[in-house]
Formats: sequence, C-alpha cells, structure tokens
Amino acid sequence: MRYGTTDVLQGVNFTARRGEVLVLLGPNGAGKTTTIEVLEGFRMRSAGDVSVLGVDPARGDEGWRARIGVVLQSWRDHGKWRVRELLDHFGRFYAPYDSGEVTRPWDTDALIDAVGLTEHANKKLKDLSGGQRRRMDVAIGIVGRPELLFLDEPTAGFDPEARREFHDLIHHLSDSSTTILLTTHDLDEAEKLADRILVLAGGRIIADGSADELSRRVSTEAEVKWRLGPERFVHSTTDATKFVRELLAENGSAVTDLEVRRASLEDTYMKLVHAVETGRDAADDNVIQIFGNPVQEDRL
Ligand SMILES: Nc1ncnc2c1ncn2[C@@H]1O[C@H](COP(=O)(O)OP(=O)(O)OP(=O)(O)O)[C@@H](O)[C@H]1O
Repeated sequence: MRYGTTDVLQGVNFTARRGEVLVLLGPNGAGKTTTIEVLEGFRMRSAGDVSVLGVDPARGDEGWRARIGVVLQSWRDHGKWRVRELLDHFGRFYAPYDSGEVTRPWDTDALIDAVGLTEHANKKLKDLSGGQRRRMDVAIGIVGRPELLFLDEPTAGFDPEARREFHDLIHHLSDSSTTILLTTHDLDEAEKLADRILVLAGGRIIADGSADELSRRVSTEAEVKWRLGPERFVHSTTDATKFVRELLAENGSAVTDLEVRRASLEDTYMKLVHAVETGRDAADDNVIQIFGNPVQEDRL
C-alpha cells in the first residue's frame, strides 16, 4: 500500500484460518488500520493479491459484505438514534442474507444483552458514555452475524469489567466459528484472545505465531524462581521442566513459591519491534536483556 510516494505496507503476507482469532499488533502508524481497511474493501490496495472469504475485496458485492462485520476505530454518527432502534434498523439489511446455516440478523434484544447494553437500550447514542458507545459499535459490527469480523481497537475506553465481558463475547464468537482479526495496543488482551499474533512493523509482518511461539523465537530460556526456607533463588534454563523435576527431587517439599516464567508478550513485542527499528535480529540479543534482570543461579 502506497500513500503518495510512501510505501506504508510492503511485505504483509498472512492467511487466517476459519474460526481463528488473529491479533494484529504494531506501533502507532505501522499500518494496522490500513491493512484492515484493504481487507474490508474500504481502501484500494496499490498492489498485491488479497482474498477475503474467497473474494477480492476490491470486487466484493453486497452478498460478500453481508458475511463480514466491521468495527472501525471510532464512529460518532447516528447520535439521534436509540440503541434498539438503530440495531433493529441495521439488522434488517441482513435479513435477505439469512441462510440455513446462519440466522441473520442477530435478534436485537439478545444482541443488546450480549454487548451489555440492556439498561441503555432506549437511550440515544449521543447520550452513551465512551465505553457504552464502543459496545454499540461492536453490536453494529456483529448484528449481521458475520463469518469474518474486523475490529480496530475495539476495547479502547472499556472499563475492566466491560473488557472482560468483551473477551467472553470474542471467545463465544470464535467458538461459533467466526474468524476474527483485531488490532489492539493492550498486550494482555492480545495474549488472552489471540490464537495467533501478527506483529506489523516497518511495513511488514515481522512475526506470526502464538504468544508462546513468539516468546520462544526471541528467547529459548525460561526463568525459574523458588524459595528454600527464607532464601530466594532464580535460575535461567532452556529446559525448565527438567530443571524443576531435579529441583523437586533434590529438595522435595522444602521448595516453595515455585514460579516458571517465559518472556512475557510485552518483553517479546518490545524486542521484536526494537530489532526492526535498530536493524538487528531479535534472536541475537542475550536473554538476560529480555527479562531485564541480570541474575543466573544467584541468590537474590
Ligand atoms: N489517507 C492517508 N494518506 C496518507 N498517509 C496515510 C493515510 N492514512 C494513513 N496514512 C499513513 O500510513 C501510515 C499507517 O497508518 P495506519 O493508520 O494504518 O497505522 P496504524 O498502525 O493503524 O496506527 P495506530 O496504531 O496509530 O492506529 C501512517 O504513517 C499514516 O500517517
């Protein structure tokens, strides 16, 4: 994708499988929204091949659009509509695309309940709080029971409870085989939701895998912490299972507060993105820098 003379995306290559939750991570301006907009058919790509539900988004017709749900980064329109009224209205557009397999649209009250807006069903959109408005955006995105759902920073402005409810909703949707591509800057959220994480930086996908796979890619070592009586210990190892087995065989129930920690997604992400920004290979760096804690089999 090129804007003017600037190539914003140049090596974005990935495939999503049915029912998978893909989380797209990347620094501000990396091109996440652009990627999503190209896939949705909102933005025409400058070059390259794209297939979404078997169709080139540049040529998607209404039948194709009915199978897709979109939650943009922010919507502030339809302020005078009431929650139930607007969802009822949008839902009607999907009725012709009801198939034996998928009932379209979603029943309005059941949908309002699923996004936690039952108390506010009769409120005008302009009177909703930021987080409630965001829940409404999500409801609009899924009213047609999409097979594929795009969510651009869906939980921005959610309180912790709304976030938890949203995560449950995503799990429920993916259990019913909806494929989901979402962007977020919340790495805990990415770790909770993603079957696969894509990291976009420098205009290309620099990592593609589960949180665990990415962590192993930048670090083969895990950190084991434990306590023996009043003393605390820490040890870095490439085979945590073997180490823990031996530790317990030697010390039995004297071992307490045992903890095994791989590099967190945040550690991994920072390392991958930093490597692109500095032109180095993430796997070259020493594991100790990942944990930021220069201890090897030392007593703390
Ligand atoms: N219409 C446009 N014309 C020119 N440049 C654009 C346009 N839209 C986006 N860009 C540029 O393309 C790059 C990618 O933008 P994009 O919005 O896709 O990033 P993003 O990863 O979604 O960022 P954020 O995390 O901040 O939402 C940015 O440098 C942005 O300035």
